Amino acid sequence: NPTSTRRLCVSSAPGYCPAPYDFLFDTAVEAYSKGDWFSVILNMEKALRNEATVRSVKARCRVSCANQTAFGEPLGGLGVPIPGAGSVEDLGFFQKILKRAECVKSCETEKLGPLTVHQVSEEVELEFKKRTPYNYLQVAYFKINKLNQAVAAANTFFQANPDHMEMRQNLEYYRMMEGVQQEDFKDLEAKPHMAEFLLGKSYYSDDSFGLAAEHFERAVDEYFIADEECRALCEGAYNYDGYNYMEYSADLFQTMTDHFLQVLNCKQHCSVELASTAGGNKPFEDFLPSHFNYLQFSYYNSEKYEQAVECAKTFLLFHPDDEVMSQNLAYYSAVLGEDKAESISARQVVRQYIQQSILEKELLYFGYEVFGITFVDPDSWTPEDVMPKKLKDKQKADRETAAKITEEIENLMKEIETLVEEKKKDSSDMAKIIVPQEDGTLLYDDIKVTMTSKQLNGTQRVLLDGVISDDECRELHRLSSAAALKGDGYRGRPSPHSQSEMFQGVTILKAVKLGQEGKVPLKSARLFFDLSEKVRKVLELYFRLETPLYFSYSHLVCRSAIDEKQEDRKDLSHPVHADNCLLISELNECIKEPPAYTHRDYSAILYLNDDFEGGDFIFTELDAKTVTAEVHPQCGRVVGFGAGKENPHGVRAVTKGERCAVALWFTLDPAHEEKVWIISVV
Ligand SMILES: O=C(O)CCC(=O)C(=O)O
Ligand SMILES: [Fe+3]
Repeated sequence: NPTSTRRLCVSSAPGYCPAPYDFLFDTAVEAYSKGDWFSVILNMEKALRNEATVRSVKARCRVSCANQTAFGEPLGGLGVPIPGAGSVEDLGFFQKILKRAECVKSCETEKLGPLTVHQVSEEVELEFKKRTPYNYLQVAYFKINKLNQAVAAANTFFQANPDHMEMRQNLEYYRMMEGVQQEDFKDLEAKPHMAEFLLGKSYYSDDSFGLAAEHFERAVDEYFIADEECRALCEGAYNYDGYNYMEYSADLFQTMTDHFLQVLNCKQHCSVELASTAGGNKPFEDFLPSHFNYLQFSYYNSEKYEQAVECAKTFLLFHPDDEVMSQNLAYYSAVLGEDKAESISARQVVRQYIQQSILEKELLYFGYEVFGITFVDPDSWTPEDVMPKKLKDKQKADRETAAKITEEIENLMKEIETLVEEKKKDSSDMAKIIVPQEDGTLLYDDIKVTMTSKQLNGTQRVLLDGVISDDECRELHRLSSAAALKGDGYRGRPSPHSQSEMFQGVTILKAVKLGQEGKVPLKSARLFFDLSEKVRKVLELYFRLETPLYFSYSHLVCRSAIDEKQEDRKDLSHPVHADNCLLISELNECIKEPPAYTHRDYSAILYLNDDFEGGDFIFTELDAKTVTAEVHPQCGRVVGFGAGKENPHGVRAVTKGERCAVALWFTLDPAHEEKVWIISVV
């Protein structure tokens, strides 16, 4: 009797307002540890009852308050805006908010007593969700020989915990016991709408269409009741999850928006919540609409054509383009008579439900677009145009980019694998390849040997031209800038070699990684690899190596002159050095020991441009002073040389512009190979 409850609750007489269920739960757990089974049952059953009461009171209060203080037209609402009237109308709006708050508050306190008492911890809430109380109850009932109740409790617990092995065994054990009947295996927490739906389905599959229709109808009624409760319970406290709420500072409207959209999101989620069964299985798809699909067919089979028409039309509210249903409807209408069928309309509750849900979705999408508050539509029936085009395009583009990147990575991986394979094969064929002589004859189709060792006044040296095209030079140059920009957020760092220059570089690995992250074109990363591979092969051929060359390290490097620091420059862009030993020019010595990269056997520098001043590459004697040859960089040019003491070299100051080159080092020792193809794990 609500009146007496109300009177007693307001007077806060203990024992009438429901006791907090977390307290009862704890009491029951304690009694359990003492083996006080009666107290377990008493307190746990009360806890379950009170939890349900709190939940339903809250939901009912919110629903009835919504009915009493619906927002609708603003108080004293005027059609024509009058200057200054805005604030008055605003007040009308907020007046309604305050009224609603008052209603909810008093309604809940009247029925539940002081509300803070019912604020339970998340853990306890979770225990109730997991149906833990029934685990305790099952034991307690069993101990006092109340078998039927024990079975029901066990079964109720098991529905939500289908992986619980002990409970499965208990149930099997109960099944064999005398005095236990099939009807005892109840689900005491079964949601009526779901129970009816499942019953309907089982009759349906038994071809008992009359009974099926009855239960599906009840399921629909219960669905809307459950939906109302679910939605009302969404209007709870703001969930700061992820936020430190002390740092949350939003203005009035942003706060309202944040909270309101969170509530709406929760309300939209009710369609998933209600489509879920206790055991954590996947929720039923297209749950509410499917009721009407089952119904129309059940009615048809019961020869109830009017209802069949009604339900088919109702289903079509969700899926207007469903061909099968349209055909069904046409058929039922023909049987019933077109005129009669015409006069039957789809169910009003469903029409309203759809209308409201679409409005909610529109608001949520607005919030998504404008405030970035994510909304993922849980329904499959939503009409195409509800999602704003901009958002749709963006999502489509995102999906496409993601797919493209995945595809490119896959291709890249495949090709790298083939390359590695080919490389292995090639290397074994090496000895058989007839190599053009050191006389300037063509090597590859477009590659020309411009200078031989002799012309370069040394040994193990070569200058090649036409190794890569102008387009390829430009693409690699772009890759370097993009990588420097995207990789570290700044375009260059002071050169390690000269105060008057900036330096920016990227390795193949880094390029591929940036490619995978979508920060540079994967195609360019790919080109970097391909061209490096080409240079490797050419060197192998040119120097007539008996065993394969392996990548040791490769680096795309741009050096640029700092304009203000060019006066009186005497330093080099890259001091004279050898690549695999420590050059001690005073002693005319080169010591092959770490920290030198002693495993490097050959070096090649692939140049990308010539629109800069200075920057010539020089070979010197071991004294690091006597220049024996010089090379002016240009796109497609490669200087290749043995990495040891026979080839000290350096780079003259870059005094204007930016000089880009790919520096490549090779080893004959497979153990020191740079693992470019393990990119999948970087
Ligand atoms: O960029 C060049 O021309 C040469 C660079 C070089 O020798 C090196 O990085 O070891
Ligand atoms: Fe070098």
